[in-house]
Formats: sequence, structure tokens, C-alpha cells
Amino acid sequence: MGEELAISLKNVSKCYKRYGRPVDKLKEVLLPGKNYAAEFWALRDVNLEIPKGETVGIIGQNGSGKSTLLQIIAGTLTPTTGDVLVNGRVSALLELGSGFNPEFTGRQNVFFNGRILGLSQEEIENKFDEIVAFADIGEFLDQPVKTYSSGMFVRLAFSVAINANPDILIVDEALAVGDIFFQQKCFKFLEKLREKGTAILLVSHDNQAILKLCDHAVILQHGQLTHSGQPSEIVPKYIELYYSQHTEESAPTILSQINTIAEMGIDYITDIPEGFVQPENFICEFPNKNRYGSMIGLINGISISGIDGKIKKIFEVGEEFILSVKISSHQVEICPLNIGFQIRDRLGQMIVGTNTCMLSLIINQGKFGQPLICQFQTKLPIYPQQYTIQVAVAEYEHDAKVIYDWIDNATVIDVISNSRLKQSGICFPDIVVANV
Ligand SMILES: Nc1ncnc2c1ncn2[C@@H]1O[C@H](COP(=O)(O)OP(=O)(O)OP(=O)(O)O)[C@@H](O)[C@H]1O
Repeated sequence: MGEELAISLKNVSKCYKRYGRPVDKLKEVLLPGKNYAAEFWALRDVNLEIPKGETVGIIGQNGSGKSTLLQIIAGTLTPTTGDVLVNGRVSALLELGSGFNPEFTGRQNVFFNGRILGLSQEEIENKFDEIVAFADIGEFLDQPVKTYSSGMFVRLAFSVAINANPDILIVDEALAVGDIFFQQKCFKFLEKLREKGTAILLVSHDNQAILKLCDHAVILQHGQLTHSGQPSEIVPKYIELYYSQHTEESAPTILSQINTIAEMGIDYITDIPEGFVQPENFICEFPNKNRYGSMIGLINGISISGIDGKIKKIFEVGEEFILSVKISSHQVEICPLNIGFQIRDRLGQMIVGTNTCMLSLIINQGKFGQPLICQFQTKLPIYPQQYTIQVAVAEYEHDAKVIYDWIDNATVIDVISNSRLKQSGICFPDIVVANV
């Protein structure tokens, strides 16, 4: 393996044996030569190369093989076939509690776990104060870890793992357990490790964490590594895959829900409200690869304008902006509709977004098949940068799982100002600071 590589996996597969009943396993031991197990391939021909200093995010649905892959890299599981080469000291935060003895106190476990991670007694002693300070679990340090909450547990485990001077750090969802302050502290520390050349493998269901921390991301589906690339491409791809699978499954339930709402006799909004600006022009062509959903409701076009209704692409910080979304339904009347948009920065991080469900607005389709226009008018309190706009129409639920039509990167806007500040995110356009 080239010196610059931290990890190299070639055609790695893992087959588990699954027994229908516990007694089948016993039978297999007692009657050698007979096979009572069914084969289950949790990983199939995975190829992955991770250079030193690179942070790689692994995304996949439950059961897709993420933990199996991490355990193989960490050396706690042997692959059935394939080659695994790991260059350097590995520190892994896998299952909560692995590497800790529940009967030992936190203090004893720092030494116990530190030795497992390859540190000498002296190295642990030298690092001890730093480990304890980072974990910040107070007097619990001298309590048996079996009395810890999962948050305390992960604080101590994470602290030992990152202070073990790893060349490769493996983190399986562990950060999700800590509170937001601890997570931020961890993110900062991960940045430092990355700068020092540590390769980091991160499994997370938090897409923002993948976007923020990773140089590269991969998608695992049913044990196969199906996509690999920049996090800003891979995360939207994963969302697309996720929703296209879940939309089909849940569509029938939603249809019956829609019927119920219709039977309740909610009136349609037909009057054109005050302040509505007739949009000049709609963008109607969207690249298909950035679009997904059941298409029961369709986005026919979007238009972005200033307050005067004139098409506009460049806005001052804090300037008023109008987004009009034209929607029609081709199959059934879907009401109420959840119409929303998101603004993302160059890295693909969501900066701000809203939808009619969050705003408690009931927007109904007028006559069957007739398009409606939903207009969002707001200020843009975001830093000067280029941003992408995503628009969607979905089921009327706060955590909408059924997407009718989602268009990623539907268009781009530029936010400008006279200042030379170049960052993304929300800013305070009208902030007043007093010197008292
Ligand atoms: N020891 C085992 N014996 C049999 N099957 C197993 C074993 N460990 C894992 N599996 C199966 O292998 C598949 C992949 O499991 P794995 O834990 O790697 O997935 P994952 O992507 O980490 O899932 P999650 O997000 O739920 O943690 C699953 O279908 C799981 O049931």
C-alpha cells in the first residue's frame, strides 16, 4: 500500500451465518459437516481507499452494513473474503461501551481503554488530565461506568479515543449521543486531528455533520458501496435514494389521508391575496438528476424576483425576495399541500428553509389539474455568497416522508454586499450594538 494511504480495502465481503432457531447452531456444533445456517452477505465486494488526513463519511440506511465495515477496518471482525490494509494506529468508537469494563470506575477505564487503544501506562498518565478535562464528567469519574448515562459514557469514550494519538479514528454514530455543546467540542477536535493527518471515518445519520466534516462520502446500500464522491453530491444523492424508496411505500396511506381531509370540507383558497406579485417568468426546466418524488403533485416552475415582481438573481444582504412556486397535481387532488424551499450554501449545507406546514398555512389545490402559485416573500438575512435554492411539495407533515416533487439546486442566487466578508450563514441585517 502506498505510504500516503491510511486504509485500503479490496473486494471486501462479509458473510454472516443466520440460524432460524438457536438450537440449529447447537446442532451444527454437535453434528459437524451439516449446515443449518443460511448465508447472509452483509458486505459485498467493497473497494475503498482512504488517504492519510482524509475524513470520509459513510452513509446508509439501517442494516446497510456500515458497522460491519467499520468493525472490519478496526480489526474486531474478519472479512470473509478480500484484503484489508490499515496503515497506522486505529482508535475506534464503535458500539457504546465496547472497550470499557462496566464494573470499573471512569478513572480505571481510562487506563483500561487506553491500553486497549495501544497507549503505554506512561502515555496515559501524561494524557490523563487532558482526557478528563475534555470528558468533563465531574465527580462521576470515580463512579463505576455502569452507572453512567449514555451521554457521559460517550464523553469519556470519545475523550480517550481522540487522545490516543490515532492515525485512523473511527466514529460510529457516537457523536449523536452527546449534547450539542459536546458535539461542537468534538467537531473542533476532529478538525485538529484532521490537520495533524489523522484519517477519520465517520458513520452518521446527521447529513449536516457529513457535509461539514467530511472531504469525501460514500453510500452503502445492501452491503454494496454504490456511490462515492464529494459530500455535497453524495448527501443529496442519499436523500434522493431515501425518499424515492420511502415515497412509494407510504403513498397509499397518504392518499387515504387526503381523502379524509377532503371529506372534512376544507375550503379552497381562491382569492388572490393582497401583496401577491404576478411573477414575470418561470424557470421550468430542471435537470432530472436533481429531482425526485412520487410526482403526484408536480412543480411546474419557479420564479425568483424582487419586491417589484421583476426577475432577479442578485440580492443585497437583507433585501426582500419573492419565491413563487407553481404547482399542479396530475392524479388526485392533494390537500393541504406542503410547499417549501431551502437555501443551501456552496458546501451544500442547509442555511435556512421553511414550508407551509411549518408556517401552519393551509394551501389547497383549486380545480383538479389547475396549477396554483404559492408565493414566499421574505428578507434574505444571509451573508454574501452564492446559494442554491431547493423547492419541494410534499405531504402536510412536519417531518414529511412522502415527497411528491423535490427539486435540488432548482436555481442559484447571489447575495452581495459592499463588505469583503466571505462566509455563509444567517446574519443579522438590523443588529444594533450599544457601548454602555
Ligand atoms: N452477527 C451477525 N449475525 C448475523 N447477521 C448480522 C450480524 N451482524 C450484523 N448482521 C446483519 O448484517 C446487516 C448489516 O448490519 P450492520 O450492523 O453492519 O448495519 P448498519 O448499516 O451498521 O446498521 P445500523 O445503521 O442499524 O447500525 C444487517 O442486516 C444485520 O442484521
